[in-house]
Amino acid sequence: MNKNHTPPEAILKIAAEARPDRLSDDELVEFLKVCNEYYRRGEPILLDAVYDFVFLEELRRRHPDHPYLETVEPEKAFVGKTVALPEMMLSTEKAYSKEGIEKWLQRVEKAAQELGIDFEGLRFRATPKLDGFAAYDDGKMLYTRGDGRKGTDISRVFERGLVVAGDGRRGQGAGEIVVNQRYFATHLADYFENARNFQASIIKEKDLEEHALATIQNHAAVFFPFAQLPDWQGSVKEILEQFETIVHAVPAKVEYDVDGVIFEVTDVRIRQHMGATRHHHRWQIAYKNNIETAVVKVLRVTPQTSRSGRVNPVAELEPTKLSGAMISRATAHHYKMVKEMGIGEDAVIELIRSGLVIPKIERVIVPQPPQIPETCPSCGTALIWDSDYLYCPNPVQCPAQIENTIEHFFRTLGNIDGFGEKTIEKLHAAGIHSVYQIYQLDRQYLQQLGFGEKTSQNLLDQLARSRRDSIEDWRFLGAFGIYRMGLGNCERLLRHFPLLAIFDLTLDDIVSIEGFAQKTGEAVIANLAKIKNDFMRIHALGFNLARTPLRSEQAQPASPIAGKTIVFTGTMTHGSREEMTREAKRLGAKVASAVSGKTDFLVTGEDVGAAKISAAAAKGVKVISEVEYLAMFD
Ligand SMILES: NC(=O)c1ccc[n+]([C@@H]2O[C@H](COP(=O)([O-])OP(=O)(O)OC[C@H]3O[C@@H](n4cnc5c(N)ncnc54)[C@H](O)[C@@H]3O)[C@@H](O)[C@H]2O)c1
Ligand SMILES: [Zn+2]
Repeated sequence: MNKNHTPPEAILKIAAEARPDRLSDDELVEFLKVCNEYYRRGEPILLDAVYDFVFLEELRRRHPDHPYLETVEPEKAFVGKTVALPEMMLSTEKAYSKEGIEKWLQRVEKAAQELGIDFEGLRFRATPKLDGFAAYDDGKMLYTRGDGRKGTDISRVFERGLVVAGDGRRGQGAGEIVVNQRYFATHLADYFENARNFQASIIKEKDLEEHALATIQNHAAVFFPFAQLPDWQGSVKEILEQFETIVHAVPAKVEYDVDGVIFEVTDVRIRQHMGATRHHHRWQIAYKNNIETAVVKVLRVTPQTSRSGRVNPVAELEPTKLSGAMISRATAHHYKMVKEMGIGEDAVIELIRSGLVIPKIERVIVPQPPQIPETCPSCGTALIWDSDYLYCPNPVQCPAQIENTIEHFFRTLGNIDGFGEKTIEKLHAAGIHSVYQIYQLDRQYLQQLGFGEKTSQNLLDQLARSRRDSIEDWRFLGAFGIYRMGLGNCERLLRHFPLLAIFDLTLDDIVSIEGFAQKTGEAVIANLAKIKNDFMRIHALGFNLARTPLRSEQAQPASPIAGKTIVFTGTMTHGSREEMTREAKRLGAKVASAVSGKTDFLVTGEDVGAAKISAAAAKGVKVISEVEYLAMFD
């Protein structure tokens, strides 16, 4: 079986950044499609809540009528005759909170009012939301859900002996093919990566796998019609009062994988009145949990020195399944946490996966004595504490810090892949300890270091290409891994100042930009100074940098102060000084605390001395009153 399903780097990167606003429409839809494909294989890249409420929501916000939002996301296709479904099999609307369910109940209430039906007296049904393979049984044939209107005939699974759960009758409409959880864990986990792989294999046209056949014959895999599901029933009042109990108790009613609870109105008149969108029935909603947790045992905690010298505790765990993925490592926030919470060998912890793939340790259930390293695992230097963190104070010689810095550079450039961990380790062992030195390498030297002829040429080609291919200047800056200068901040900074000018900025210049506070500003200045020489040498190698357009150059008719530098002085009446500063920054201006030659406007409130005004005027600064300033926006 193909075990190598890792999604492409670019996809993982989009997932990790969780910034759908940075994607074009096409990129966004493509990303959603890829996520759906992995999800259907049983190897989700994202949590469902992130898929639904971060990425899908962005598409909904941009294009409420986008066709992707109106399609039932496809399952893997199977061979078979295409047939029209006797009734539509749609997706479901989702809610991730009680409030979401309350809003839906309000819509039901409105429908009840319109029909003159007593809302309080309505009955609701809550069933486990089976996480299997959706199908429809009309009594003669079994169909896949397909696009919700047409499906594929997969009646063969009944011929193979699949039974109908509950009363065993055929022809009960929609349901799911599911496999007993415990049976899967004990009999199938060695042969199938996940339940979805298994479901696919029993539906497959040819070559039925022997373990799959045995599962069908042991009735451990079944077709479960929704009509036969055990349920909870009650009124709106009971839903609201017993909400927590219902959403915990209902999934536990079955021994199959469940990914939520389905709430629906039972009254047929209301169902007909509410109807459906192209995507879901309005009389039904799925409640899903957006946090997934697991309780696991720690095998050991390993210290790892990062590029900044911070030594991070990485917990290696008994492999555990968490929202579809096998997890074998997790990060503790810092060593103080390891020490205080007792994250040692054999400790039992609670893991929370609340977004992306790598989970964090949130709670220790059974603590064990922790091991706190005294020396750097990479260079052996005695470690020092700085607030909650342990640091290796040896940036110049510590292999881990040097290698991780180099790796970060190439990983961030993102246009070359020959300089991974192994290559860099080898280069560093041979005395190469900076990105600059790497660009000085030649073929002969590489071969002396033990790289083969072909590998050497490939590495050199890649280095040449990294300079030739166009790359955004903010990404290039971000590659230096400057503390407090992630890609977002790099881009923001370069929207206001050209790349080479950033080394001469004052604190005032930096905090005048939206998103930079005093503390960040100080760190940025100190750290830019530290890397300046290294940066200039590498920059001089000649990269093909695409310049970030400056705010001041962009046509922004909506804001008369975009790109301008403003100083406020005196007491303002329109709002507090902070409020006006924030507002001006939002409108694209820089706000400085004192007048300089770069200032465009000095905005004067009440009680401003004449000397201050004439000094500004002498520098060529336009002095305007608060009223005149506000008039610019009319
Ligand atoms: N994590 C990811 O990357 C990712 C990617 C794609 C989709 N998804 C998830 O899948 C969702 C869309 O997929 P979908 O439309 O197949 O599934 P869904 O979650 O909308 O579920 C709809 C289906 O639930 C089934 N169902 C199960 N139990 C039921 C019950 N008791 N009563 C009624 N119906 C029941 C029905 O077959 C119905 O077709 C997304 O909203 C998202 O949450 C996640
Ligand atoms: Zn070290």
